[in-house]
Amino acid sequence: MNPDICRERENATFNTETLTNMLDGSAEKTRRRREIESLVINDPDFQHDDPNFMSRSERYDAAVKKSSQMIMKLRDYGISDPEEIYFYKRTARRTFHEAFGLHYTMFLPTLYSQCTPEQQKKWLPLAENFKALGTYAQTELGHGTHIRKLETTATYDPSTQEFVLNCPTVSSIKWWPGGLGKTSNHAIVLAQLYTLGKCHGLHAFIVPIRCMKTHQPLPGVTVGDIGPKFGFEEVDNGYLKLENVRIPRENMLMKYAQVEPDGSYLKPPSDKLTYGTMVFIRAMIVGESARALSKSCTIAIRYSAVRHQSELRPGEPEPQILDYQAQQYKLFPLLAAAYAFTFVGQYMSDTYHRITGHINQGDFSQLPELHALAAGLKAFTTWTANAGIEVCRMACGGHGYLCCSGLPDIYVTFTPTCTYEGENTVMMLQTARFLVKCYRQAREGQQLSGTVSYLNEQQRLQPQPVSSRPTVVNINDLASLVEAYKLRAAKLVEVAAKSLQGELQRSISQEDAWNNSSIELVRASDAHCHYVVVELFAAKLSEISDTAVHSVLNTLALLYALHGITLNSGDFLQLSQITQRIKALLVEIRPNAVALVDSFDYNDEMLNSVLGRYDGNVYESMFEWAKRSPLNRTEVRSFIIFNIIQKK
Ligand SMILES: CC/C=C\C/C=C\C/C=C\C/C=C\CCCCC(=O)SCCNC(=O)CCNC(=O)[C@H](O)C(C)(C)COP(=O)(O)OP(=O)(O)OC[C@H]1O[C@@H](n2cnc3c(N)ncnc32)[C@H](O)[C@@H]1OP(=O)(O)O
Ligand SMILES: Cc1cc2nc3c(=O)[nH]c(=O)nc-3n(C[C@H](O)[C@H](O)[C@H](O)COP(=O)(O)OP(=O)(O)OC[C@H]3O[C@@H](n4cnc5c(N)ncnc54)[C@H](O)[C@@H]3O)c2cc1C
Repeated sequence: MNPDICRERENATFNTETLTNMLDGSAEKTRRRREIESLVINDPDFQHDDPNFMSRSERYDAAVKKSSQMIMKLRDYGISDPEEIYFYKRTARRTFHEAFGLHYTMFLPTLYSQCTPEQQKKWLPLAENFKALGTYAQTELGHGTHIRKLETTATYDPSTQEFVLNCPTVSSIKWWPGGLGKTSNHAIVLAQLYTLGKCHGLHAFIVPIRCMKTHQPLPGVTVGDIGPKFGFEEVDNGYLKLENVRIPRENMLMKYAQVEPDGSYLKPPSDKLTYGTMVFIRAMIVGESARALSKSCTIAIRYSAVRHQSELRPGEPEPQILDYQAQQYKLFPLLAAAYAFTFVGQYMSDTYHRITGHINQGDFSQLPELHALAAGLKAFTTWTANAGIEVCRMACGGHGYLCCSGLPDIYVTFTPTCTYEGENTVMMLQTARFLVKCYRQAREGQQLSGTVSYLNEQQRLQPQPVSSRPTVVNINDLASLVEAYKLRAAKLVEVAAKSLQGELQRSISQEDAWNNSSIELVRASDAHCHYVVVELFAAKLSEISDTAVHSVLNTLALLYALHGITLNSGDFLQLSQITQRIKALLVEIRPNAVALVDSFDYNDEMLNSVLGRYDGNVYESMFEWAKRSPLNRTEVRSFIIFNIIQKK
């Protein structure tokens, strides 16, 4: 064990196991999670070479083999709890996505949430036994964001009681769905529904695309892989062109909307219920932001504890780079954000399941807030985590740029979360739409609830415009900082609403007024989400009984809130002593930095990083890894070329 990393662990002021148990929910949950992870770690079937040493085709084949092995092994172990399946898979996946990813994350959830009981009876056994292997095909070459303008059509033929699916133009070709290119034999296809000559908008259809026996594309189906990407190399994101493909009427997902045999259309209680799967994934992505950022912090902070470089004081030995204030200022606010997002991810998942429970009982009243919250937190946390992963990579110097550091793979796998499942700017504008509506309701005296109730509060406190009120902050008191974030959010929502109002008074259209206020609208949503994150971090602290853990997390929460103020100082009164206080917090966190990342409890296999190894033996591992590179399988390559050059 590297002596530096040993010393770091000896200097910690809290018990990492206590914090790990808190993050898992209990000591028993930690034990069970580790037990499941060890099933993968000790399984020779999952000991394979680094995918970075493979070609794209080899990576895809290996991913399909791994997905298949996981299915069989989970069955053999009798593991069926979704959370335990997730622990097993994320250990086996390491940093990468799996070939059957879309089947689990979108195809199955859509069947669960949008099929009638009769449809579930038919499709769930097929899908749960992987006979029907599916994806979620919504995006087209011409449209990803603006789904009301998707062009694929599903036209009902009452004479045969079938839908005829068509991609009428090149821009209507389905493009991007994960697992579509080579893996899936079915797809949930989002298409404009036409019946009895009338268009009823976007609806979901189960479309067979490959023969379940031969896996050959079915008649009228053109399907394939869209080619190499920035990352996701083991996933066959694909294209799908449908030409007069007929499916039975019963293949339209009819839990909410129906087409009768004669073609008559029965509309849903809300036309946004078709969008439900997207809300689910957005809510889940918040937790993914926490995991990607916490893994990156684990790697960068452990490496910074064993890396010695330069000279702090002349004549002294080279210090650990973690002792540089600049290195701490890079990494510790990100460590604080990783903990904040871990708590927000738990809150988002709980809130999603609570509200969808009400929706399943027919109460749709909280759907607007769920959509706004999932959209905003997905954008806020992925933007922060995306940038943070890059800071962690660069904080590791040249070795961070090596694939064996794990950081490039974490980055290229995570970065599309800022785009897919709702492009982040578009999502922030969706949240802003909800905030402006709530602001107007508060102005009219309506009582708000949930995460926007502060808009009432600000109205009651002082009738004068919120934006004119000074922000007074006690920088050592988290509650005071939460109030500052609340006031900032209220201010920026008011600024956005007033910008809209001002635009409208110039008698331009609502749409142009909206577009001309987009900057204020996005900033209002960002401030709202930032307040929600700070508030939830503070609320979590009140649940922690262990004083040592409470103290170290309180320090992190203070750092997160104060650092956020310096990043947005224009919105707060710039408090000169904040920087000094931040420096003091960095010093306070320093002895606990490694223990704090240890508490995330990532085993080396899942971390997949020679820089972030638990034992800190970095250099030896880097050299062993490099020697396994395919280019080193022969001592001399391109000898012929050298020969030609030497002969000249
Ligand atoms: C088991 C899983 C476990 C773990 C998984 C964990 C993490 C996942 C990790 C990886 C996932 C793997 C792969 C994912 C791959 C990505 C897959 C995809 O990308 S699928 C395609 C995603 N596409 C989109 O997200 C499209 C984005 N665009 C839209 O959603 C819409 O076009 C829009 C921007 C919201 C606009 O819609 P529309 O034009 O209809 O609406 P308006 O803006 O006019 O507003 C009207 C009205 O509707 C309300 N509203 C809009 N959307 C929703 C919604 N989804 N739910 C509820 N309400 C909605 C909006 O608020 C307005 O309300 P109003 O103000 O009028 O009251
Ligand atoms: C790795 C990956 C996996 C994917 N998997 C799937 C999948 O499985 N299934 C699927 O259906 N799709 C999938 N997608 C597609 C994804 O959902 C879309 O790319 C995403 O919704 C963004 O849409 P777009 O590509 O059309 O971007 P665009 O909307 O064209 O975005 C381009 C720019 O336009 C801006 N813009 C667009 N609209 C507005 C607006 N109203 N106001 C202000 N600015 C605006 C955006 O902010 C952005 O800056 C995947 C994409 C990726 C990268």
